[in-house]
Amino acid sequence: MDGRRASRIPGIGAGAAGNGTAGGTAGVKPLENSRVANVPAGLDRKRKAESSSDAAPDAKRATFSVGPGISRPSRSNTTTGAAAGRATSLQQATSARTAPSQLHPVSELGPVAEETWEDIRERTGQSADDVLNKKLSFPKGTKPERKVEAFVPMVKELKALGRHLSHICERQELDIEQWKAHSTQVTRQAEENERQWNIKQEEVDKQLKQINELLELQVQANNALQDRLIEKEAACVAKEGENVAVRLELTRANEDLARANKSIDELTEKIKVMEQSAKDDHRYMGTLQTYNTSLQADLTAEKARRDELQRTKDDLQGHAAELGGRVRSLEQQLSLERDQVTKLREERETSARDLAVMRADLEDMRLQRERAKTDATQAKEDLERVRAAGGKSLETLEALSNDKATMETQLAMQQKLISSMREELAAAKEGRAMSDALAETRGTQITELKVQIESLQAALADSERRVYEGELIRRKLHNIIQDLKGNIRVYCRVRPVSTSEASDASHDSEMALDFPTAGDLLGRGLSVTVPFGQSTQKHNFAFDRVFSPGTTQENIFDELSELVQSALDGHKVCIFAYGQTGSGKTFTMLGNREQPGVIPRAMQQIFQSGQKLASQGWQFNMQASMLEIYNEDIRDLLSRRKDDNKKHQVAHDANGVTTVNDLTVVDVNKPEAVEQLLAQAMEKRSVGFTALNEQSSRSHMVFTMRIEGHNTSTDVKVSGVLNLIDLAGSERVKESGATGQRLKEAQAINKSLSALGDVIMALANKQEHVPFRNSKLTYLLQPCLGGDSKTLMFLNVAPTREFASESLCSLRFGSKVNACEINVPKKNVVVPRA
Ligand SMILES: Nc1ncnc2c1ncn2[C@@H]1O[C@H](COP(=O)(O)OP(=O)(O)OP(=O)(O)O)[C@@H](O)[C@H]1O
Repeated sequence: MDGRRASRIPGIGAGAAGNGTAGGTAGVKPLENSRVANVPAGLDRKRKAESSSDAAPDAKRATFSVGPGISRPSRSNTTTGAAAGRATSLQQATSARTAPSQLHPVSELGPVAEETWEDIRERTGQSADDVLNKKLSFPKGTKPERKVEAFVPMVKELKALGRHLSHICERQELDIEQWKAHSTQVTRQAEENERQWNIKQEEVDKQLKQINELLELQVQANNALQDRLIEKEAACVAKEGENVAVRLELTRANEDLARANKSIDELTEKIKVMEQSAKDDHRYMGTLQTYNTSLQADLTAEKARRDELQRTKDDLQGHAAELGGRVRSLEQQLSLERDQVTKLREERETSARDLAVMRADLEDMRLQRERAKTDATQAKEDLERVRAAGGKSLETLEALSNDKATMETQLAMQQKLISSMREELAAAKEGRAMSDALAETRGTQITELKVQIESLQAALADSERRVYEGELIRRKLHNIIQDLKGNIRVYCRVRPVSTSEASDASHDSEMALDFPTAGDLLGRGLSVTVPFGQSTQKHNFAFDRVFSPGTTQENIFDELSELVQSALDGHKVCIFAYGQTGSGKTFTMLGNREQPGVIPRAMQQIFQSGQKLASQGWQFNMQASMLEIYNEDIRDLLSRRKDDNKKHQVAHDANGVTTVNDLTVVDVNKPEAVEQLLAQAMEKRSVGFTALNEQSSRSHMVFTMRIEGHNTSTDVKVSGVLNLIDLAGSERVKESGATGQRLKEAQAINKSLSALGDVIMALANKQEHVPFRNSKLTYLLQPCLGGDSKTLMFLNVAPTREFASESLCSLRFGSKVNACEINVPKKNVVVPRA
């Protein structure tokens, strides 16, 4: 720091360092002469002499400024008092030692120019020491004048040396003075410089402090900036990440947008089409409204057509049966022909094999004949040779003749055999040609028959397809009419007479129900005959469908599969079974393992359709719950807890969505899972023996399946509900002979069913107040009866006279229900906004 500070002050460092560099001009001169200047002070004589000889060049320099020997006197005149004093004392000392010189008057030397020390030294070659130490010795008796004379040059030399030394002293003193003055000046200057330097130092210190403070602040600011920079960098990295994510998002969004745009275009197209179709529908609705009657007529015509088609179907089925018979007989014939062809083929193959054998035999014979011929020729030649030789014996000749004869006989036999074989071969060939021709004819016949069968099968399939299409059209029209009417659909199902009814004499197993066999009411009407006093009375009814006792579970489900399907399309669907105890409600809704009912079949259909719709981008989420209303209490049938005494309450929201609190809801994804749930629920359901049914349901059971569908490609969402309800049977307490718990159950059942009746009456009569809250059952069914759901009631009826009056009640109730108008069913679909 000092060094730094020193270096900043001009001239100071240079002087202190004694380098004699620029800025130190004032200090250079005295330093150059310092050795000379210091020498005279305090030195003894000997030293003085040494220094004078050493200082000779310096002395020369000193005299250079003065001028050799000329100005000496004047210089002595200007000598300061001190110098003069010292010169005087030297002179005195010299004169004391050289007292004899005083014998010569000064005047003797005065006017003569005195020789300088340099001249003497040059002339004599003596050094100052030589001069100072010179001793004169005189022989005894030397005259004083001689001695004085001898002393004179010595005195001159000493004087010259004294002057020289005085000059040097003077000069050095002068230099010292100058040096001192200069030193003072330099000191002053240095002090001034130091003062200024101190001031500057202070200023610099101040500035330095400020700078330090500023620096400190700057460092802090820098640190803060550094921190912020790190933060910013981190933020930048994060932003970069976000940017990438956002870019990705953007790309995805762009893709989505493109897709959405495409979908929008498609939707716009669809909307246009839908608008057009809505317009058409509107027109169609108008037309439908206007031509409702004509539709009815159409329906009648359709029914007639259906009947016609049914007849055609029957005919076709008959024809098909006939054709089947023909086909079977043709097939039998065909198989016979085939057998024959096979036999012929076998025969042909056998004869071919025989032919080959015969050919081989023939070849053998030919070879034998050739050999025989060769032998005969040989024999002939031998004979000729013998004859030629003339000397052969007659015996040999004879033997040879015999051989020839034998051979000729053999040849003849073989030729005979060959010709017979040839005949056989020709016959076999003929037979093969005939069998080939026959096989060809049969093949042509078979092909013709096949073509006939195929055309007959195609005709049959076409007829079946037409019958099926006609059926579909009929169902669709029926559904449209139902939706337009907004009525609760009623399907009446009559169960068969049970074996116990038929066999047990205590039962009146006579049929009390009739079904029309033709006309408008075919499949829709039925009549019940009830005792009326001494006679009977017949009551006719018509419903949306009437199923006679022979109708299978499959037929039943076929009729309502479209309704089930609409739950997948986003509708609320409610199907419930109503009827007297033992009339077949549980059988219809649940069925058994061999004959599954509506609930298992509906589940099967929903899952199958869900799977089919998956290929169009649909994903379904299904949840099931099951409850029973027993003695006006709701019980959770899927709860795993044995003693589940929770109080469950029904609630409906503004959208008509019904919820029951604390109810177990299970995600289901396959029909087997539902089957398991049903089995579990059935174990829990309140069932008991009654006089009218061994396994009588003592509660109303409600199976609910919520279906949430999402089309991932169009983002359309649907939300459907399927309620499948098996009501407890209405019964006449008196007749059922119920007591105790059974009586209590029966009363609760009848009370809730009568509340259902009241609600139906109020709806049918379009009353302002509908008493839904009068029972748990009616409150639970409120959205199905008074809302916008598609509702179907199975009216289960027992067939025999024994239950005729009960059946009449049920049928009357069914008619009332059929007359009830509910809101037009609404689809719960959420279509993404354009
Ligand atoms: N269509 C049918 N075909 C054959 N059997 C039937 C049919 N309908 C009902 N059954 C039989 O009749 C009996 C009574 O039927 P089910 O238990 O279904 O009557 P329910 O109306 O449910 O009676 P409850 O109200 O007492 O529960 C059962 O044994 C059942 O198998």
